[in-house]
Amino acid sequence: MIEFKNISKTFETDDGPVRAVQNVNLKINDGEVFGIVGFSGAGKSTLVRMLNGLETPTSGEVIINGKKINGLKGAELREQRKKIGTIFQHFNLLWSRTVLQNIEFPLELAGVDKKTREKKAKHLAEVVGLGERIHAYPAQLSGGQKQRVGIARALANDPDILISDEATSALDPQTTDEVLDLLERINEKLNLTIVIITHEMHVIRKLADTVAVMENGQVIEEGPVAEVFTHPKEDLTKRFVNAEVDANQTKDTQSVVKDLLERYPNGQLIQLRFHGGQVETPVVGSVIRQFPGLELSILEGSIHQLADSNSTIGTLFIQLLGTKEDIDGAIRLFHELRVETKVIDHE
Ligand SMILES: Nc1ncnc2c1ncn2[C@@H]1O[C@H](COP(=O)(O)OP(=O)(O)OP(=O)(O)O)[C@@H](O)[C@H]1O
Repeated sequence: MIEFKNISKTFETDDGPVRAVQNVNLKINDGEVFGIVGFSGAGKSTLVRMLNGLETPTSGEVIINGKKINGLKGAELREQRKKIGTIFQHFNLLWSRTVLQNIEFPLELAGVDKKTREKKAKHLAEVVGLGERIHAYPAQLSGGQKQRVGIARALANDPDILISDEATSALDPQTTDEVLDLLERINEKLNLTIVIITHEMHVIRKLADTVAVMENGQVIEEGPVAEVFTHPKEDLTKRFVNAEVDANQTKDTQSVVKDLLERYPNGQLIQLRFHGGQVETPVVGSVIRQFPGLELSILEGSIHQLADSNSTIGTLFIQLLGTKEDIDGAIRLFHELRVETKVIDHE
């Protein structure tokens, strides 16, 4: 288990102190995929760099399997680092070395003999699906293949923990999904603990069991992914969840919306979003009953099923025609019923 106990990190800079991480308490269980999401500058990398000793906390303790690791030095620190593999956004490969030689590199540093490290690197190349490309150079590989090399290299020392620092941010959506699938397989097969830093909720949804949302150096929300997706508490979390759902919305919806905005210039178009059990609540019926003078048309609806759970997020586009008073009243009622309501204005 990884434990961050009241961890803070302040950088002293010419412009004054930067409180990059503030009083963070987190527990990450063995074999878990733990996602840390937040915008740039939230403190994600600084927090995770304290895991492999690349940063030392200003205060607090980092404990891995019961052992305090901040403060470790020399051979002990090197030994600890071997138990943690990291993959990076820009792959950090050695360009003058082949795929095989890149994967072998950490083993070389660890003093493993040539025959053993070659055998292991070949096996890892197979694991990540690059068995056919072991003699290629990084420049000859696609982004997804380069990241596969990065993953194989990170696994070379048989780590207990794999850190993924924005590892899919430079990849296109399909390649991202392929790399995430690979990480999922590795997590299952090797029972590795994976800590993923990302600004994309899609990555969290696809892979993580638990998520922590960071803002201004603090963890502002934390919990099982299905729970956080269906009942986001903080505004920032809602923004991340909504951005992810919006990204999944089809172009069709956009054209239906555009079409309706054109056809009903006087009506009010509204997007409703239902989280979890709300999907089954007769919210629309309540509004119709309370405002019988309103004409309510359902234009488009979708239900988004979250991976590994029965949780759902529903989106409904409706058109309200009626008096301004009734429309405002209906919007208030949606709010009261705790349905997220977005009024789509005519441009
Ligand atoms: N070595 C450093 N010296 C001074 N300030 C730093 C240092 N490293 C990080 N910071 C500052 O700490 C804050 C948190 O940075 P951090 O890189 O941890 O955020 P992040 O959430 O990982 O963002 P990004 O994804 O952009 O890296 C930022 O304000 C950053 O400028």
